[in-house]
Amino acid sequence: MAAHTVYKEPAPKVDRENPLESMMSRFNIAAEILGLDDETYNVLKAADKQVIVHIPVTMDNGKVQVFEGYRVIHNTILGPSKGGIRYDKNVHLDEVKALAAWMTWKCAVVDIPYGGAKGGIICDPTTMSAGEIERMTRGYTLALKDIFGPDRDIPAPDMGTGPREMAWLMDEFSKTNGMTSPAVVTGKPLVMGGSLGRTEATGRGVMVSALAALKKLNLKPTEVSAAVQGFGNVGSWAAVLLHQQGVKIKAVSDISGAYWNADGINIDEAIAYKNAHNGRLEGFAGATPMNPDDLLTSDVDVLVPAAVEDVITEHNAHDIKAKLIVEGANGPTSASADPIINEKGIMVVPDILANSGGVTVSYFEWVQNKQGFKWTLEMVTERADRIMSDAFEKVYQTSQKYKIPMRIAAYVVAIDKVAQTYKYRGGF
Ligand SMILES: NC(=O)C1=CN([C@@H]2O[C@H](COP(=O)(O)OP(=O)(O)OC[C@H]3O[C@@H](n4cnc5c(N)ncnc54)[C@H](OP(=O)(O)O)[C@@H]3O)[C@@H](O)[C@H]2O)C=CC1
Ligand SMILES: O=C(O)CCC(=O)C(=O)O
Repeated sequence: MAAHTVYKEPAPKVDRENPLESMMSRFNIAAEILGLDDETYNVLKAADKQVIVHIPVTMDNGKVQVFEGYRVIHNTILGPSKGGIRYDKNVHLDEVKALAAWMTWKCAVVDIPYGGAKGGIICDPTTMSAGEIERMTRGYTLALKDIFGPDRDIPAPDMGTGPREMAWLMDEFSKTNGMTSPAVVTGKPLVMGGSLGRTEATGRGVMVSALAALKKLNLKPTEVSAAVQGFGNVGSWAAVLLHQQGVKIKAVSDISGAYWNADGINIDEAIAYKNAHNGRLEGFAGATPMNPDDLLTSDVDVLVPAAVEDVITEHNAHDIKAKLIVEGANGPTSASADPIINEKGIMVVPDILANSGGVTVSYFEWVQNKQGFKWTLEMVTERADRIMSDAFEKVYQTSQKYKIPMRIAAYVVAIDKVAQTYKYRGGF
């Protein structure tokens, strides 16, 4: 590639629906149920701000490559915007816009004082050195120094990023502003102001909401089986914690493939294997390789999609056998699959509820940074579990009240809170 061209690797042809359209179709249904007024509808359907940046990075071969990055602020009526940063070659603006809106709804569902944002850079971190990723992260931070801020917009990890990138972001922002600002970002390493419990928080929230849903379905964790798609931060922690509750995990997958064991996979062994093999499950002997597409329709009671968007579609929804879907990923189900899933009577704990444990503990991290005081792990987990259980019950009761699926009920809860706040604040 010639120097000074913008790195925009052509996305592989995948059967993906547009996540922004999927988000909007659910938003429209909930807005209608609520009788949302036109003014608030029009404000909420569009993102407040979208920033596109081009980041020149000197690569290890001495050539300069320019990466395209985004930060979308969907809404800030409830507080500073919050949301992760994704490094992936499939990142695109509509995806980031959908993810930013989902952050607004998610923070409202768990009732934490944040608006929604999301960021991303089109890149393939698996082919980049640590130095290249560091220079790209610092360049992205500098380009967005007027957007980020502890009371303005607070990033966090998402796919392809973790504590290491958050540390570089915090350092660059702090140096640029001449003061150490731990509260500008969450998901940091523990030694520099990260919170106990953040690493496992999203997977833990998935487990807590799965248990709450199983109770509604009169099923015991020790009597059910599950399949987990994605074995990164969210999927692996969800698998570990569900396994600890007695759920038999029959299938797991990552980008290398899917793996099945009808007697239950020893999840601790799978994690040890992944850690010893470059973060991949490929070659794991504790299960048999299966077609990755078949994982979603495998013979299990609980399905946990915890990888990417739009994996459950109108093409495979008919074949799903699970009674319960708990969405660890953002947007794993495209809107076209909703009617099929509802018709089949499958209970869905939607993304904006099921994976909100992550942002909840990010909020705790931010509070601790502002307090200059560290909470114990017990304080973090007890408070996060309570928030997740309360949010689940509120969404469940809303679904009963309006006789609507849990997904739409979650949007109703979120949009209602945001709309009511607009009513009190006024100003447009
Ligand atoms: N991290 C967090 O706190 C939160 C994350 N989320 C959402 O959860 C999802 C996963 O995020 P996170 O766990 O952080 O990301 P990670 O990057 O840690 O992990 C992603 C996992 O998905 C796997 N994967 C990617 N594509 C596929 C595929 N097509 N089929 C099967 N597996 C696949 C990856 O495999 P490999 O490693 O082999 O590439 C990896 O195991 C995303 O939708 C994210 O937005 C939501 C809330 C909070
Ligand atoms: O932890 C956070 O602040 C945001 C996590 C995130 O990006 C998400 O919930 O999708």
